[in-house]
Parts: sequence; structure tokens; C-alpha cells
Amino acid sequence: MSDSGVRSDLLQRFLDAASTGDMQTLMLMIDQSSDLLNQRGEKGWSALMLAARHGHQEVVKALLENGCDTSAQNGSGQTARDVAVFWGHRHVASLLSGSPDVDLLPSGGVQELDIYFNRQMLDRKSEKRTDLAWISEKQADPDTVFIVFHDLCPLVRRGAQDTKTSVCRLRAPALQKLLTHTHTLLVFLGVQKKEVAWFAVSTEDEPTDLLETLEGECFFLQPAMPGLLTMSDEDAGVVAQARSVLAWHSRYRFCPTCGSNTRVEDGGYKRTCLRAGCRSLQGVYNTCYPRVDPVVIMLVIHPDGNQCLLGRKKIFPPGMFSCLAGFIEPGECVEAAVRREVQEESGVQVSAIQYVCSQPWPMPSCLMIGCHCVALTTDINVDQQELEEARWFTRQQVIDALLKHKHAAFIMPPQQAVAHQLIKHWIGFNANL
Ligand SMILES: NC(=O)c1ccc[n+]([C@@H]2O[C@H](COP(=O)([O-])OP(=O)(O)OC[C@H]3O[C@@H](n4cnc5c(N)ncnc54)[C@H](O)[C@@H]3O)[C@@H](O)[C@H]2O)c1
Ligand SMILES: [Mg+2]
Ligand SMILES: [Mg+2]
Ligand SMILES: [Mg+2]
Ligand SMILES: [Zn+2]
Repeated sequence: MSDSGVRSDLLQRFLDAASTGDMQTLMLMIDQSSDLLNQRGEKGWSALMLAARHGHQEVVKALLENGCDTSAQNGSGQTARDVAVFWGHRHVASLLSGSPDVDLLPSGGVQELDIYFNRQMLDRKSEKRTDLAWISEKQADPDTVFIVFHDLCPLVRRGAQDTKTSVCRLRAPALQKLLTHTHTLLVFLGVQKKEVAWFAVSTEDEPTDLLETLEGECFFLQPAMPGLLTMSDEDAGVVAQARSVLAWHSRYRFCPTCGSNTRVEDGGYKRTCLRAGCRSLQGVYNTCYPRVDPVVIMLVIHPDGNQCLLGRKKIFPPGMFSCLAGFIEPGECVEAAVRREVQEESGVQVSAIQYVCSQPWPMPSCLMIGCHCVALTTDINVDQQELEEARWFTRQQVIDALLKHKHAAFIMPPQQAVAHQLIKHWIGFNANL
């Protein structure tokens, strides 16, 4: 075997000893040729990184005592400490950073994640909602786009090539009859480039005659789930806005304060009580405006940093586990709601809580506030009312589920759901898996 072949074979045996935690072989090889210490194998991995990857604390300690380089980076720019944190080996990470506590929450701050339903294709131009002349002028404008809903389901057509559905963009002439119908509700959604206005039109009865006039196969997208998850990002954003406002109209026809009839105002963003003297007319009342229900949704990370807690509701598809979630209650901050809901649903207590991302969830009108948090306790005691099961899953099991391996321990929530993004953000998907 050539000289270089011998050297690479020696290096490979040294790296294998670091990976498997074979201290004896490792120390013997260091005695024989200390220059092995900082040599790199495939993808730039050193013995220290491999020992960190597999959580071999004693091997890491020995390599540090022999003066190996802790600042070296592998092909993905990760130091041995980064690798230890990434794989949740906090004891090794604290050895490598020389500080006792290691933050198990993904570092690097929070950049805005582009999550399904979050895309804002329109400028909402809320200041125009009270400009009646402008609104009616836009309703008559031939360029204005109308999207039609029936039973809170948008009128769509199936995408030609891929399976994505696209919301039907209709113009006033096609909707003449519908727009003059007494029970038709209009919501001004905003303007697109060149001030083209968009409106949502909601009809009580199925507009069969409208459907007959439309070319191509248009249909009302139902049931909402999973229908609403099959649109383009742009359509999903505008449909989420429209559906949540229309859902509010369908549930709050009458004045919540006195039960009288109400009138739709502000381009569909307000309902005003028609009874003179109603309390809701004196001052600004939240009962007159579309409601948004804040919900915390959290990925709970095990104290060892290497597992996360996921739960299963009876209504979930078989095998699917997702993040725990719960409505924020009056007088509660996000952190308190995270602690309470995790405790209620799983019996686990959590500490460090970090906001990660949010998502409008138009069923009917939730704002999902996504967080990561670290568990203080690990015993699980499931609230059978709420969940069927809750379990700790290891990083490897989560990666298998993300990669849809057939032997995966569970099925991930759909990638359009913020829960999927929270789990993926924790795994910090990178080439070095
Ligand atoms: N996008 C996602 O990834 C994702 C994942 C999970 C849940 N969700 C949504 O989050 C919402 C809340 O989750 P949850 O059901 O676990 O909450 P939860 O754990 O608070 O339990 C729901 C119960 O809370 C009570 N409740 C309190 N305020 C409520 C309100 N404003 N509206 C309805 N019920 C209210 C009701 O008794 C309800 O049965 C659900 O509607 C669900 O659609 C979204
Ligand atoms: Mg709950
Ligand atoms: Mg709750
Ligand atoms: Mg819940
Ligand atoms: Zn009233």
C-alpha cells in the first residue's frame, strides 16, 4: 500500500475511534503520531467534531487535553461546539465552550420565515375602507378583481400542470347578478400593483348560474382542510385574509352587545349596531371588528437538547404528531400561555421560551404564535380530554420523519402548518446530517 494510502488508512482508524468513543485506541494512536489530532477526514470533519457529534465526553476531554484545535470548522462551517449543540449534547457543548450552561434554543436570532398563509400579495390600504366614494368607484372599475366564496370556501380552478389550485379572479361583468343580490357581502381586501382593487364576495346560496357562465372547471374548494392547503403561497395569503373576515361576518350578524341588527361598514371591516343608544355606539368597541384568536404553538425541547415533545389529537391522521398548541386566555402573555398549555396537555414544565414565527390560520381566524421552549421536567402525563398521546422524539427520529423515511417513528404535520416550520427550525436542516 502506498505511503499516502497508509496515512489515510491510519487517519480513518483514528477518526473511527473518535466516532465510536474508543478511548484506548485513540490514546495509543495519539502517542504514536500526535499530528493525527487535527487532521480532517471527509467533509472536513476532525476527530473532535466526530466525538462531539456522538456525545463522547471523555474522548472530547482527552482531545482537548492533547491540545486539539477547537476553532476548526467542517465543510458546513460548524465547529465541534456547533455540532454538539446541533445534536443536543449539551454536556459536550459546555466542555467545548468552557461555560456550564449551553443555550439549547437555536441561536442566530429569529429571521422572518416565509410560511404558508403569511404572504401578503395586496397592500391592504386600510385608510381607504371609510372612503365610500373610492370603494364604490373601485367596485365598478373593470380592472377590479373579485374572489367569490360560498360557505367560506373560495371559488377555484385546478392548476393545469401541478396539483396547486388557483383562486378564480373574476371581473364585475361576470358577477352583475350576484353583486346586486341583497344577501351578497363584499369585503375590500386591498390593492395590487397599479392600484387594481381586490374584493371578496360572499354568497349565501350556491351561485349555480354564475358557475355555468365560467369557462374551465371552477368549483368551491371544500372541505376547508386539506383544501385550503393546496393553493399557491400568494393565493393562500389573500384567501386567509378573506376567509377570516367572512367567517366573522357569518358568526356575528347581530350586535353582540344588544342583539340588534347591524350594518356592514368600512369596506366589510366593521359591523355597526342599528339600535340607537346601543352601548357599542359609544366609543370604540372590539365587538364591531373582525376577531383574531391568538394561539400559542410550541416545540418543547428536552433538557438534553436532543429530543422534542410532540402530541397527537384524536382528529389527526393516523401516525401524525404535532406541536402542542392552545388559545391564549384573557390577561395572559405568550410565555404564560406556553407554560400553561404545555403543563395542561402534557404535565411537562417548561422554562426558557423563545418566539420563532407566526402564522394566520383561517380556521376560522387564529393567529398561531410559534415558540421554542426548553423543558424543566420530562415525565409526561397526557390530558386525555385534549390529546390521545404525547411523546419525546429524538433528533434522529425527527429527521427521519422530515425526510419521510418509511421507517420513521411518526408523520410530520403538513409543511404548510407552522408546527412543521417550528420542528424544522429546531433541526436547523443543514447538509451535514
Ligand atoms: N397551524 C398549526 O400548525 C396548528 C397546529 C395545532 C393547532 N392549530 C389550531 O390552533 C387552535 C387551537 O389549538 P387547540 O385546539 O389545541 O387549543 P386548546 O388547547 O386551547 O384547546 C381548545 C379548547 O380551548 C377552548 N377555547 C378557548 N378559547 C377558544 C377560542 N377562542 N376558540 C375556540 N376554542 C377556545 C375550547 O374549549 C376548545 O375546545 C385550533 O383551532 C387549531 O386549528 C394550528
Ligand atoms: Mg390546551
Ligand atoms: Mg386552551
Ligand atoms: Mg391544545
Ligand atoms: Zn347593539
